[in-house]
Amino acid sequence: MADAVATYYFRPKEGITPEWAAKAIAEEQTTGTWTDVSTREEYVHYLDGQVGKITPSGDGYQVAIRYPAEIFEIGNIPQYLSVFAGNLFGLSRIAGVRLLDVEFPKEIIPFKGPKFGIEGVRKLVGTTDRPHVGTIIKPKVGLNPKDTAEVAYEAAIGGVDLIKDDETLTDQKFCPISERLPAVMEKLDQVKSETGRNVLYAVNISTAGDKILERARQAKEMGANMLMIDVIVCGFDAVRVIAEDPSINLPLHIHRTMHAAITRNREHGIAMRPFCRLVRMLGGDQLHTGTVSGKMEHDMQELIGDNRTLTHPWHGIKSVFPVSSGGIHPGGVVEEIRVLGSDLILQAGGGIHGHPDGTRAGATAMRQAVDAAMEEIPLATYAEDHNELRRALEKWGKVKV
Ligand SMILES: O=C(COP(=O)(O)O)[C@H](O)[C@H](O)COP(=O)(O)O
Ligand SMILES: [Mg+2]
Repeated sequence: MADAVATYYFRPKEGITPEWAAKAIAEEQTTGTWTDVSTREEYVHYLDGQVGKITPSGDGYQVAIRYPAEIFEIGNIPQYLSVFAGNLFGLSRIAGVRLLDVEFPKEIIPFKGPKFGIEGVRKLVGTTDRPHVGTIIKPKVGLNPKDTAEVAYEAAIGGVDLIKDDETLTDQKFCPISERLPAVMEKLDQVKSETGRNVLYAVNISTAGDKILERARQAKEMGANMLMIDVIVCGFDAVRVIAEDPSINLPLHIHRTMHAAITRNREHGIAMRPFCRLVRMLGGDQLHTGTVSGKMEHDMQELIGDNRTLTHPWHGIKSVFPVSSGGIHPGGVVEEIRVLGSDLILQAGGGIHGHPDGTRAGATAMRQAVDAAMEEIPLATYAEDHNELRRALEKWGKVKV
């Protein structure tokens, strides 16, 4: 069996050599501990972690640690995470350590991956190569089901391909799924009959571990055409549970609320890359990875690599649609596509519902910005005879989000 290889950045505390630190990580995560133990029998050593070449990187070092495939319980994602990303973060003689990437050998990926992937989602929506435009209903919480559905209608008629709940909206009393979902789907059916366009609605089924599958099944019965999961707070395995259930068979939109507590610090934590790989193997069809122009901080090179991790061939597993979200508006669309390419979902909440002429115009302006980018026409030129785009640029053209 092939080994798994995890790459870390680390910075030892003063007086600690990089060799000591790397060995401490490899031992803590495999067969060792802080001191010699008489119980570490000879036959156990085939599970030892192997420390690769240590190279200087920024204020610290980078190292690849090889974990023997036999150390993993195949298919047990919590256990995988405890190996790659467990106790090591707390070792007091290491000032900072960040898991950058993991090479997963095919042998430890017993999962089927996305059912739809980019191709499958494009087929549902009826597109070939342009980026999709999505919206998050705003305000995040508070609207009743009827108004939520009305906003969804306006956005869909205006041109979005995808509507989604926000991460904190689940099944609260003010907007229960049992009322919200049928109301939104009815409006999307209306849009279909009026325009022929199929618009997806990612209803947020995030909930407790013992309830999420039931919630997904109920959503399917109520007519859902996409489901949304907050992957970090629900746990990675929640994606697998829903993706593998034969009765569901719906594309999965994966939000990553809370990720920045783990991913943002360049010296400590876990980069987005391993999360991209996990979501892809576990069956997410679209995943938030960050923006070029938006409101959340990102390292551009990491973001470009993360999106490639979702879209490039990998172990024969379908691709995942990367989602740019957070502070997106029509003025940033060209830059997003220039840097990240067109296999992309551009998702705007404030950047659609905050349009001076309302949600419908906001959605149209986003689509016009995408069209301008695809036709390689400068936004300002395109805006001259596209009123919705012009109005959006007047409001946000010079805004730094
Ligand atoms: O609510 C929003 C966006 O709202 P708005 O468009 O109004 O900023 C999303 O939760 C963030 O985009 C998170 O996305 P990411 O995980 O990609 O940072
Ligand atoms: Mg949100």
